[in-house]
Amino acid sequence: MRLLARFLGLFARAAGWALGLRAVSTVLAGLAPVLSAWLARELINHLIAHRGTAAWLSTAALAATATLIAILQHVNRYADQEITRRVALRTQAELFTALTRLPGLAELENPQFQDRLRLAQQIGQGGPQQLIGAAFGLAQSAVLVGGFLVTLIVASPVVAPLVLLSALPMLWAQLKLSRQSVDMSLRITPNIRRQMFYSMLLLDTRAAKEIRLFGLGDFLRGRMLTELTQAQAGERRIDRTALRVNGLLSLLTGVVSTIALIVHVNQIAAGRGSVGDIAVLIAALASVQSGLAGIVTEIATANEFLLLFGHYVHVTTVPVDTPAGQTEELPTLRGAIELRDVWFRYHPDHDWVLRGVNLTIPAGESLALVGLNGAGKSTLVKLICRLYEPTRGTITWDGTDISEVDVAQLRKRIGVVFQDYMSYELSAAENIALGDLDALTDEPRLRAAAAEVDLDDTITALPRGYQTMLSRVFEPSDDHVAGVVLSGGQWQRVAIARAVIRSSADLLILDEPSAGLDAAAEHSIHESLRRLRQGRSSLLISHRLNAVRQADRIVVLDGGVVTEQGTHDILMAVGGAYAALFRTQAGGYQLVPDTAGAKT
Ligand SMILES: Nc1ncnc2c1ncn2[C@@H]1O[C@H](COP(=O)(O)OP(=O)(O)OP(=O)(O)O)[C@@H](O)[C@H]1O
Repeated sequence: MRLLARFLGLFARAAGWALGLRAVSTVLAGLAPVLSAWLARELINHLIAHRGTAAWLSTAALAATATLIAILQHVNRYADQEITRRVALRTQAELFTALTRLPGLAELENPQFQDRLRLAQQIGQGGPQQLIGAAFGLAQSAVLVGGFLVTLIVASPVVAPLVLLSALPMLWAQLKLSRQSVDMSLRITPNIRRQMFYSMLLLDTRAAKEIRLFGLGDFLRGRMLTELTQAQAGERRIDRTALRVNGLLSLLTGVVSTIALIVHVNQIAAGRGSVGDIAVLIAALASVQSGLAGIVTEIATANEFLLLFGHYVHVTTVPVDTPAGQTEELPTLRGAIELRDVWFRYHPDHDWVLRGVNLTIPAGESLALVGLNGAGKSTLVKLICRLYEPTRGTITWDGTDISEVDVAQLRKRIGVVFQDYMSYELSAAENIALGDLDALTDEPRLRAAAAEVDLDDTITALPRGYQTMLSRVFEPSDDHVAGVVLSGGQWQRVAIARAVIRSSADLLILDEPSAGLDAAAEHSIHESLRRLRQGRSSLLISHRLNAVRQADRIVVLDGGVVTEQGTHDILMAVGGAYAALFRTQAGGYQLVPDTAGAKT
């Protein structure tokens, strides 16, 4: 009942006057057939009694009622569409508010949460239409049944209760079917999500190259259709059960109707009741039975929808995966960021990634983090940004545990280029300004950020400069100038400009910022980064040790712990893992004599 109240509240807030309109027209639509039946009775009786004027009047009233019924259908359809639109808008707004309120990644990476999310989205998609149909169909059926039930009781006090009782097994069966249907929806959701994944992959322009080159089209299409077939098999099972159950219930209704008709016909044959009464009685019986069947079906549909709404409530009220912390502004970093005995694993079933990391990032120092693939470097960055919480240990910002700091305040202080940075199908200006939305219309700031990474000339030369769309799939709404796709290295610079424009940031984190750059570009980017990092707290992750050597301090992460740290010279003198890595890399660049003795 609490769920129902919450649900009705959502509908009332979202749809307002459209619901009122639908309610009025539903009551009228429910009453109109009752009125028609009585008018038909009057007409037949007037005709038999040869009362001409009265018969004409009844005919006119019947015609007016039929017209009203026709108009009401259109009014109902319009009101339904309006309610659907409004509820869809509201539910999408609530769902995505809840999703953007989730500060961490843990819940988003949870498959069960994703399954529930998909079901919750149905509330805003086909759901409202179904439910409005069910709710108003229920009201209409109730009015219809109410109107004819009196007639039926007057006509046959024995048959009326029989007809009513026959609705009970229907109700039980339909409620059971609706629960089975929702359970099945949850079971096939992983198939549907995978089917959506394959279909989106086949549409994705970034995936298109590999799909074509490796000839993956048929393979992925086959997988997509397999998932769809499996999902449909689940739906088919439920539909077949429904077919069997509903068939049996119709048989029961038929038996009750036959008994009722025999009783009525016998009564009329025995001279009890007029000929006009036969029409009313047959109409009453048919209407009460179909009305009751309607009520039962609508209750079951509403029940199914409410069960789905449970998933919606779960998603919109899921507790945040990162504690809220205090909301006061986080002061500029003056001392250091410190990691103390930080342990982390992504899931209790997984192995530890970090096994007691101790690390200090002093304010104003440029720090470089190196380690083999999978050592946990990016994971450490994600913990500093509070995208995950350490399983054990603490991270402090000038002595304050960051888990006690408001996430948004903490992130204001960080500019970051993730290893898997985003390329947004938006304009060049927007792509940079996403780092600080205040700069969205501030072209000088955008240009300054782009200039820091030698990108200003490139963007200025684009067909519409900073307003050029960085996408071939979308184009700006105001003109039809084709968008542009940047090269990998240019996109990387855009990502760095996005981090750089964040003027509130004290800490600049760069996770493999030059991986996609050519040698000249890498050199120039690292020159820019060196400028940018001077006097600024920064954390650079890179496998290019030549870029790392200028850092104030180099930290080596291995086996989930910090194994070495110091300047390049100190680490080279120590001759540990860093020195070995550096020599291996440097060896690859040595000039070696070729067989003819010439230098190559
Ligand atoms: N979201 C995640 N869920 C589960 N495991 C993850 C996730 N992200 C990373 N891992 C695992 O954590 C370990 C460390 O990954 P991480 O990306 O931090 O390494 P890295 O040092 O940055 O590696 P690379 O140099 O290759 O970028 C890896 O074994 C990886 O499989």
